[in-house]
Amino acid sequence: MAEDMGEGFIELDRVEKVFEVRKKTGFMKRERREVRAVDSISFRVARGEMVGYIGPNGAGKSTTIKMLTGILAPSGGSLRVAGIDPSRERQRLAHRIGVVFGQRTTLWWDLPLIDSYKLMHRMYRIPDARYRENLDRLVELLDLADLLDVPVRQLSLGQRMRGDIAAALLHDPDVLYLDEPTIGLDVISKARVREFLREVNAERGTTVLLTTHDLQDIEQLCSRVMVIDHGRLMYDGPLAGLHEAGDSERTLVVDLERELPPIEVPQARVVKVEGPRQWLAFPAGASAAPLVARIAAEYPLVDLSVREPDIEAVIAKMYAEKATA
Ligand SMILES: Nc1ncnc2c1ncn2[C@@H]1O[C@H](COP(=O)(O)OP(=O)(O)OP(=O)(O)O)[C@@H](O)[C@H]1O
Repeated sequence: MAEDMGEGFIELDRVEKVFEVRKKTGFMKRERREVRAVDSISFRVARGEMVGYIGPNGAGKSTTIKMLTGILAPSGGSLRVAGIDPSRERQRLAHRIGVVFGQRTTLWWDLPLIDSYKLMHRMYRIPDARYRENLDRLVELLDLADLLDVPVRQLSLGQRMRGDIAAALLHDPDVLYLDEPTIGLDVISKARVREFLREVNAERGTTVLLTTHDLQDIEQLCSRVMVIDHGRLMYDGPLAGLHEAGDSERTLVVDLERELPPIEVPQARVVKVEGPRQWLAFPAGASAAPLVARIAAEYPLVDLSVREPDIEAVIAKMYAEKATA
């Protein structure tokens, strides 16, 4: 079938979305302004790929996802998901895609978790045998057995997220859009969600498009990442390439016994001092060990931690360098 061809399971060709906003500029005066939320974006995602879609706030990520689900129609260009034009055939597409929004739930708040699944069983007209099979598998993989009778509002954030992910997969979608699926979760819940997503992708070949601010989500799940800013695609390639493009830095947070002048060590520079705490930036590619050893030998060290560069910082640096290039 043409729609299932490996190349381009999700296809965007010069897609645009322009919003018209009216702004009050004075008494009785309104100005019309255009916001180009998505500005001529083209990319292809092959079936079974797991791709990160990242960028700063307001970059156009949600707008892209909304067009991919058919909620919004593009102002220009064309897009296809599994051979379907999303905004024209939203109902047909709904059977092929699953969506998880980390900040909102698609579950019925006051009902026990299992009731949401029963409603979805009917809404998506999932054949009984397939529903049972999928439910059993998802309940086991996501460890939901003890939660099925609990009203959704009583679930913890991590439990609710697992419940939402199961809901998005009950009807066996070919494509899964995840919008911040690990936001607000503790380390263990994050690891669990990521492990599950890896399994679904490997076992079922589900194509995954993932929006996140957590670099580790991308590092652990996606071989490819796309960076969008001001509605434009700025980077499309492996995560390692993004680090190079951004020439990012890690941060060593050092707690000293007392307030001291900025620490002086080679290959690192103090970027912030707050009382006895100092922040040192050093190249992301370098090992922290010699730096730590040196500081421990020369300064009254109480505690320290290493912070990975977050995506915002990597992107910010990438743009700063582009601007001065
Ligand atoms: N319905 C709308 N009407 C007018 N402007 C909009 C509308 N939806 C989004 N925008 C604007 O389009 C731009 C892109 O927004 P979008 O929500 O896609 O960004 P985002 O990358 O998802 O950001 P975030 O990370 O904050 O969720 C922003 O400037 C936003 O203000």
